[in-house]
Amino acid sequence: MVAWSRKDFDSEWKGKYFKLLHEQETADKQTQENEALLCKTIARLTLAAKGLNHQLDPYLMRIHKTVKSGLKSAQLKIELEGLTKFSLNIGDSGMSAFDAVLLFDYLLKLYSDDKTVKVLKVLQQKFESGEFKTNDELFLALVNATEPQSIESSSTPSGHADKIKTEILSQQLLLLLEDIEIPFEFEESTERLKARLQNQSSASSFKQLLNDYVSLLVKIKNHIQSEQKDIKDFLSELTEQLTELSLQAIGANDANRQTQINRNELDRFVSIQMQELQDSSAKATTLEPLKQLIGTRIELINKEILHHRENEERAREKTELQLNELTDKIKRMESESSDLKLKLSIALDRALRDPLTGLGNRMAYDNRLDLEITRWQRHKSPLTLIIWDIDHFKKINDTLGHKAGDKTLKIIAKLLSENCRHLDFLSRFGGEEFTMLLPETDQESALTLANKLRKIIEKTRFNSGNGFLTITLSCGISQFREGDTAESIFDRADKALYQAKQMGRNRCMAG
Ligand SMILES: Nc1nc2c(ncn2[C@@H]2O[C@H](COP(=O)(O)OP(=O)(O)OP(=O)(O)O)[C@@H](O)[C@H]2O)c(=O)[nH]1
Repeated sequence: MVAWSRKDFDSEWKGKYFKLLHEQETADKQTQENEALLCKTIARLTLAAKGLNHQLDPYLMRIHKTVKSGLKSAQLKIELEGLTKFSLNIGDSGMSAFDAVLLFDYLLKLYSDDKTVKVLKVLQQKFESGEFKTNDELFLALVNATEPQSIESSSTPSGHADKIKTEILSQQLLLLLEDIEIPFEFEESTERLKARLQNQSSASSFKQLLNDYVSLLVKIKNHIQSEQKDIKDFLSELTEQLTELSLQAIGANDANRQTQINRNELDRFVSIQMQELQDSSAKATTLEPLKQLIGTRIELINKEILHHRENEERAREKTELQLNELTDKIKRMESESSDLKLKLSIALDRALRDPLTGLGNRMAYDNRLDLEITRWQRHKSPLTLIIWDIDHFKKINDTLGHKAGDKTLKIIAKLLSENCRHLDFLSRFGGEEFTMLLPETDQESALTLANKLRKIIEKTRFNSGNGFLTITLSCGISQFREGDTAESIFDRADKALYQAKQMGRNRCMAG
């Protein structure tokens, strides 16, 4: 047994105490380091989030200030509570404050005149202080600030909003219809709907119009889906038939192989019998038993040949049947595939054609351009692009209506295509813009042709219903140069077109 002295006990206790003290100091240091790191991180986060939302910024800056000079828990708690409360309010206000900041930023960029900027800033402050109870109120105020005339022209306050909304919606719906490739079967109903969209006036009839619009879109979608299903079904049937055909062809091959085997067996049987006959004849001394032997052998051979013929006949019949079936199937498939080819070529034609003017569309232009560029690279004969744009076309739509605008587009497309060569490729690039690719034509000749076409259009008398109207075109022209791509030539011609517009329209510029 070891006896402990008082001294031993004291030094043991002291050792434990110092150890604990050291541990405590290390833990405190660690906490301070963690705290500093936490403050730094919060400070950085507040800086990073600054600017996302003007309303949040004051809260973020106060939090930043609180944590910058060390963690003051009580103060931080107050600031965080404020921030949480504000965030919850954002959720309640319909539009997020972040969205509203974007909306105001966008509008301030769009409307740069002093008066509108001033009004928009006042509205922004009102929004930030929560003065707008609903999004509708906010939107109405914004429309009032940016498009005051449209509000003034209506009679009652609620009528204002409805009229603006239906007008804006109608325009959007019309634009949407223009972007959709309408199947042939729906062209007429789409035209009727377009006319209704242009002429609709009251919000109540607009509801019905919207229903009809949606149901037309649904019908078009179902039609496209059912066309796709038809093709899918046909392809899967085709695959099945091809599998069956290949199985039958394997069967016919097997039957051929079996016939060959049977023939070989017969050959072998006959040659064995003949060999045996030869051997027996050589050994034979008397005629009678030899005669009998020959008789039996010949009978055997006959039987075998008969059996073989029967087998062959059966195999032939089977193969013939299979071949007939194969021929029928191939005939059926041929007619189905020519149906499909026709359907595909109609679909391809439709995909490349602009339904309004009947000209090639943008995709057709892209395809033809690729072809012409390849030809131009090979033969080096000149190739020129013209981009046509109808002047002030928006005015025609606005004053005479969309339908008259469409009619104008058709007439201009017809006049342009009738007055250029078959070799030239005219397409409707989009909206009121046409492109013309002129193979074997240099810039100078293209300019002469363009001016001729421009004058034809200028001299044409367009019937507006209330008299006659003069419509003019502007165009940009550019000839392909070494190193040109589809984009670079388009850019050059487009810049020339822009110049033509800047210089007063109704002119052709080469670039
Ligand atoms: N009717 C009708 N209008 C269309 C069609 N495609 C585009 N538009 C309209 O064409 C108009 C083009 O207007 P803008 O691009 O402002 O040009 P613009 O009025 O011709 O004026 P400039 O080109 O500067 O002379 C827009 O109002 C479009 O809505 C269409 O298929 N039919």
